[in-house]
Amino acid sequence: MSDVSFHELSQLDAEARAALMRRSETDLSSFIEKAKPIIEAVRTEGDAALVRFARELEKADLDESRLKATEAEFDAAFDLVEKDVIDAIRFGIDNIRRFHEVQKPEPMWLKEMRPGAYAGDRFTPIRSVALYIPRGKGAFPSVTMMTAVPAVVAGVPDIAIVTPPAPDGSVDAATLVAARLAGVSTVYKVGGAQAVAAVAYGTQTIKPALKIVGPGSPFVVAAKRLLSGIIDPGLPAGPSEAVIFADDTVKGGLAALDLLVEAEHGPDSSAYLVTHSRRVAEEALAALPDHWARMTEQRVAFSKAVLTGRCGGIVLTSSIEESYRFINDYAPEHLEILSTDPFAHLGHITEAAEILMGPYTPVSIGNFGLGPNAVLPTSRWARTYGPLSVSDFVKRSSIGYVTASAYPEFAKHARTLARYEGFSSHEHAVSDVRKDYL
Ligand SMILES: NC(=O)c1ccc[n+]([C@@H]2O[C@H](COP(=O)([O-])OP(=O)(O)OC[C@H]3O[C@@H](n4cnc5c(N)ncnc54)[C@H](O)[C@@H]3O)[C@@H](O)[C@H]2O)c1
Ligand SMILES: N[C@H](CO)Cc1c[nH]c[nH+]1
Ligand SMILES: [Zn+2]
Repeated sequence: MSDVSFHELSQLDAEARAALMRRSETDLSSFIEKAKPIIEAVRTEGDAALVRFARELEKADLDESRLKATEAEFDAAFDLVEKDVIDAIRFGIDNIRRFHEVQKPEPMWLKEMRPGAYAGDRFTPIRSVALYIPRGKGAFPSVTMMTAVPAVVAGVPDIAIVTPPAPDGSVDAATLVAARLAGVSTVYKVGGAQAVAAVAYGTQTIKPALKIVGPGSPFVVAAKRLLSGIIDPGLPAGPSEAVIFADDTVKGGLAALDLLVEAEHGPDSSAYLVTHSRRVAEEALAALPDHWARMTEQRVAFSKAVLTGRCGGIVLTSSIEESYRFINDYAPEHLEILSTDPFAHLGHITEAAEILMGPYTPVSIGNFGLGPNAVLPTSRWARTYGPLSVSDFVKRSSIGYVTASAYPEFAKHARTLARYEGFSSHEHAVSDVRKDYL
């Protein structure tokens, strides 16, 4: 327990403070080097490379004919998955759908900019999207719900899931259930960098997609970065991370309980408790062993690695303002505001992808289907990106319509700027030459 990293912010110099911003994906170079030959093999060999990597990396003995999940596998999944799990998936999908339907933009808007001149936006679904569902350190039907529902709500006609196979060549059964209940029927058994390459280039079995979304390990993040010229890699969603912010109105044991939520994802996760209350910090530290005693061996090992390592622990600040500054600087994927009056703090936090308010909204509730999307930008990308949303599955075209009566004024100003910029055809198109052809 005493090994848990405890950072008293006022005691740290600038370099040590900057080090607290680090995530496991901050340095991707080793993953990039590992992903490069995988991508090249998929590009040149297609399915044969996918089968080989399934064997080498997932210990899964698949042949080309089994890379795509069959209808029979979908049907069997409904018998394999417990009824309460199916109920939880239905409940989550229902909330996530309601949330994302509100987000869906109107197909088109037009505004009269000047009398007789109209401009607006039109939204149309992206034609094909791949959803990456991780399966290294857990099974993720919830990520299936979070990625598939907004894609379906947006109206994407061609949606395919890619997810690593288990050693017996199967797809996680609850992932198949979630896919079907959300409205997705294509699931390919391929994960890691090879999955990103497969949907970027296409293979004999796998159709290429225009975009890939969904979180993944640093191998997946590295492959998305390498292939960003071929496929739209979506928002950067890597290893899970959370900041639990607590003021002095809550028990430290509660903060410790929630600190472990994202810390248990894997040794590559990041998780901090940030508080200006020494009491909360010390209670949290003291409570961790009791919480660990209730967890599985693997999740204890993962969360201990995080909380005793360079990407996790307890941060004791000298004031609530310093806590706000730290959080805004850190820009977490998930932020919990543990306080009896969470709304008092909300206005001070601007850099966080998801903000969960008060003692009854732990990260688990957001992860498993309150409604907002739990696929979120990591590694400080919350400073420029938001959560996955319907907008990620549509593209926007702007629409302009100038009538004859509005034309002369626009043409006059366009001619002037065309001349200034030195574009003669631009100028002619809005000059008297045009009149000859109208
Ligand atoms: N940001 C989010 O919204 C969000 C949501 C859920 C999960 N996550 C995160 O996603 C990540 C999922 O990672 P994961 O590991 O569980 O599953 P994953 O499917 O992303 O990665 C595992 C795959 O990586 C490949 N791989 C593993 N070792 C390799 C090696 N040595 N060389 C080449 N390829 C290798 C294999 O194909 C393996 O199947 C976790 O870090 C989790 O925290 C993030
Ligand atoms: N915490 C993840 C997003 O960072 C989502 C998730 C799914 N299952 C468990 N957690
Ligand atoms: Zn989680």
